[in-house]
Parts: sequence; C-alpha cells; structure tokens
Amino acid sequence: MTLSPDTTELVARARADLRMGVPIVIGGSLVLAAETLQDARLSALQLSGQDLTLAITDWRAATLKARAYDGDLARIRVPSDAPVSWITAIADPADDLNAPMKGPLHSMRGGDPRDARLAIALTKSARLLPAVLMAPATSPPANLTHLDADALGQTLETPSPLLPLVSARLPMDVSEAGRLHVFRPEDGGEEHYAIEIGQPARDKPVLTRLHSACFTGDLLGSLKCDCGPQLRGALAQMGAEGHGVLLYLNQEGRGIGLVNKMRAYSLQDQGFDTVEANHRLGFEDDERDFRLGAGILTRMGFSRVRLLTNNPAKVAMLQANGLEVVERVPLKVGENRHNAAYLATKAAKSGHLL
Ligand SMILES: Nc1nc2c(ncn2[C@@H]2O[C@H](COP(=O)(O)OP(=O)(O)OP(=O)(O)O)[C@@H](O)[C@H]2O)c(=O)[nH]1
Ligand SMILES: [Zn+2]
Repeated sequence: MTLSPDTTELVARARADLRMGVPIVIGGSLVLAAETLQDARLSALQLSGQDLTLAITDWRAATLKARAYDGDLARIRVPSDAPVSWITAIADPADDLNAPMKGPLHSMRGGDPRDARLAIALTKSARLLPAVLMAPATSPPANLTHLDADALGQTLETPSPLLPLVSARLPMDVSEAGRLHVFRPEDGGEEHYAIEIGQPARDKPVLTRLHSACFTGDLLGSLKCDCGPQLRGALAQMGAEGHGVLLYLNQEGRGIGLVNKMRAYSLQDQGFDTVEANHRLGFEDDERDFRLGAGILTRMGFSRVRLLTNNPAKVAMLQANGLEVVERVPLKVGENRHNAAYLATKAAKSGHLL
C-alpha cells in the first residue's frame, strides 16, 4: 500500500466533501450537492460561463412534472442567473405545497448521464438529498477529490467489508447473558452492532432480528411507527427462549438518514403517506442494503436463522446472500391509532404481511 488514499478512501473523503459543500470531480464532471450548495460556489461556477445542470431522480422529477429522459434520473438545465434558492426549491420538497409550480423546467436529452447517476448514488450514501449540481470539469483545482467513474461505480456496488472491533458482556433486563459486538466498515462509515443473547449454537437455526435504527421509535417512544415495541419485543422473545441474535443496523429511516426521515415526516404532516413522502424527496421507498446483515451473521458463524419479521424482502435478501431462513417468525406489536395508517401503507405498498 502506498501512502496515497485508495478508491475506498477517496470515496469516503468525497462523502465528507459533499456534506461540507465542497465540490468533487467524478469522471469528467464537477459535482456539488444541492443541499449544501453555497452562494459563492454557485457564483464562481456561473462566472466561468459553464453550462450547469441539476440532476435529480425520476421520483423527484415526477413530483415536479419534469421529463426524466435518462430513465432513472433527470438533468435539469440551470438558468445562468439562478440563485441558490432556485436549486434548493427543486431539490427539497419542503416548500412544494406553497410553490407547486416551479419552472418551466427543461430536461436535457442526450449526452452521457453516467457521472450524474454516480453522483446521485454517492450523495444518497452521504445521507443528503439526492440532487446534484453538475458542470463539465474543464480545469478543476487539483486539490479537489477526484474519483474515477468506473472505480466509484464498483465501490458503490459492493458493501464495505465489516471488521469486528470489540465484544463485551452486557447483562440486560431481558437476559443477563447478553453480549454486544461492534462492527466497523472498512470505509470508516457508520458502525453496526450485534446483540447476542445466551450462547446460540452455530450449527442450529438461531432466532434472529434485523433491526434498522429508528431514533424516534427506539429512543423517544414515538407512536408514528412500531420500531420501539418491535425492538423490545424481539429482545424479550430472545431472553425468554434463552438465545438469539439481534442486529442493530445503523440504517436510520430505511436508509435515508434521520434528517431526510424528518423531512419525510414533515411531508406526512401535509398528508402524504410514508412511501409517497420518500418519493417526493427523490428516494426509493426503501434504500436499505440488507447484504450488511447477512455479512454480519455469516461472520459470526451463523448460516440458518428463524427470522423475526413481517417483511418478506428481508427473508428474500438473506436467502439471496447465503443464509437459510428456516422460519419466518411474525413480530406484530405496538399498533396504535397514530401508526395504523403507516402499518396499512407498508402492507399495501411494501408487501409487509399483516
Ligand atoms: N423513510 C422513513 N423511514 C421510516 C418511517 N417510519 C419508520 N422508518 C424507518 O423504518 C425502519 C424500520 O423498519 P424495520 O422495522 O427494520 O423493518 P420493516 O421493513 O418494517 O420490517 P419488519 O422486520 O417487519 O419490522 C427504521 O429504519 C425506521 O427509522 C418513515 O415514515 N419514513
Ligand atoms: Zn420507527
């Protein structure tokens, strides 16, 4: 290994740059995240006389009634005198209801959308709104993070390997025989946890829960979802049976991050359901990567599970990634009058079993 950063490290650096509002270079394009765009940077680009485009996903384009000629994304021409607020209004649906007519918006046809597609995927993985300002990278400053398009594509496709860091005894109210294991992705991303209860045999099916972080439900007792009761219910069942393993995956908000989840909640206050809110923000309804959970279970030596879930997609993903799901164990707890519509939407639109 040389002293220079490799692709994985450059990608991690690029995420931090996007979050700070610093431009990066992907292939032949200069890229800035719309969410963190600053006046001075936009003015500098406009002064250079370059053609600017704003790339958004097909979901966001549909909300804005803009044509998505690239299929999964649309590249909108940015007027040469557009202020930052013009770009923010396209990227962020917060103000859609007050100002529903934006535009007319001109979508670009032709040209190669590849850099834009990669830039949007990277921006999602940085937990920012999926909207990026793009310009041709004619003579970009050498001190910007430069990413090769092929290498970036490959890095985004493959989950970063997880390193087991530490594990220690953790007596809990559901079981005194608890252990917490912490795993860190090689790319320095967010850590994930496994809570092992008892000493489940590695050669038998283990009672398992893949839990996605929900700050509002797990910690605050939010009534908008069923996460808190599911977390405690799963642990209680493992305690009662004497063994089990619960993965606590830091994929807040079905993988869009807490900031975007709260943006989705704000849209839900305007009457949109949980799936529509994700789409208006430009996200898929579920952005999680469950290969992560499969990787941790395999690393811990498990190959067969009894999976606590109502979500058939979790069962399918584990099976596709080499784990045998010998049984799906339903986990129906915590329904209340605030989350009844949310649970009904998950059943109707996301295939959850009632
Ligand atoms: N984007 C978004 N995320 C939400 C919303 N409500 C809850 N979440 C997130 O959804 C995730 C909860 O999903 P899980 O309980 O792991 O899984 P599931 O897909 O519902 O399947 P089960 O295993 O049956 O519970 C957590 O990451 C929550 O933060 C919402 O309205 N919008
Ligand atoms: Zn929740």
